[in-house]
Amino acid sequence: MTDANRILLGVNIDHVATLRQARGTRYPDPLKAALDAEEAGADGITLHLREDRRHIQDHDVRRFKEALQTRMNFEIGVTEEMLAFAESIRPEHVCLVPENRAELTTEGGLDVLGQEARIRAAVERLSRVGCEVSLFIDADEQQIEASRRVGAPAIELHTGRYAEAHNPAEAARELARIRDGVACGLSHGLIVNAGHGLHYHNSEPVAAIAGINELNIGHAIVAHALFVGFKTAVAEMKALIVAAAARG
Ligand SMILES: CC(=O)[C@@H](O)[C@H](O)COP(=O)(O)O
Ligand SMILES: NCC(=O)COP(=O)(O)O
Repeated sequence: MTDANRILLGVNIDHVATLRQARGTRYPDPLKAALDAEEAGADGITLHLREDRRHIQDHDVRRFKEALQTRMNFEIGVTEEMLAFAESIRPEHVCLVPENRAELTTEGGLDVLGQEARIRAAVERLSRVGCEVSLFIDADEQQIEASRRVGAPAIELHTGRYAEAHNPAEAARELARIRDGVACGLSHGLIVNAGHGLHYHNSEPVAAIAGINELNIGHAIVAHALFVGFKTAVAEMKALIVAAAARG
């Protein structure tokens, strides 16, 4: 297999914490899920500390930093509180995401183009403490170019519109947009990841896009794990995307 068809899986464990927070218990432990995910082949662990702390909590992030065997991809909004917290943790990767307290889930990509100075300052701060910064953006040429201009080494393309497509034609259009976004990102020398809403039935076409580095997948894996266990759920997803990438 060449590098062009190698793909990594980042497992997002936020929704293990959602179940815990629903009752204010100490279980299920998202760290246990993360360690199981790593054993089952996850290449990294993603967690999103939302401003409203609806799932992941500050103490989770500290424990993850101590215990993870792979690497942490820490998702945060671009606020002073979050940037200062990330600087204190120094995760291997920080992904800057848009955040709206009222949203059910992350609705779109970060508007890098509309706030270049602010994002550039955030990228500089986090890079200074050794984090590799990615920007969670829509597969839009202008946003990709702005991401390069602000100095981010990586982008993560939001796959939500593809995942939520209402019919095959819409899915094909959204997939083409992601494919073009990957090509555009690579042409600018960026590392290109993707994620959001990916599932066992829709991840393969994204994994098959040449040059894509990593898929971050959470909700679907946590949901499937309820029935098959966490390690099996992760191993199944990993096998699916690795095979799709190898087929190309
Ligand atoms: C940025 C992203 O896509 C994930 O972190 C996702 O947001 C996690 O799930 P929720 O949006 O449900 O918090
Ligand atoms: N950045 C996307 C992510 O981490 C996982 O999103 P989802 O699979 O929970 O929708």
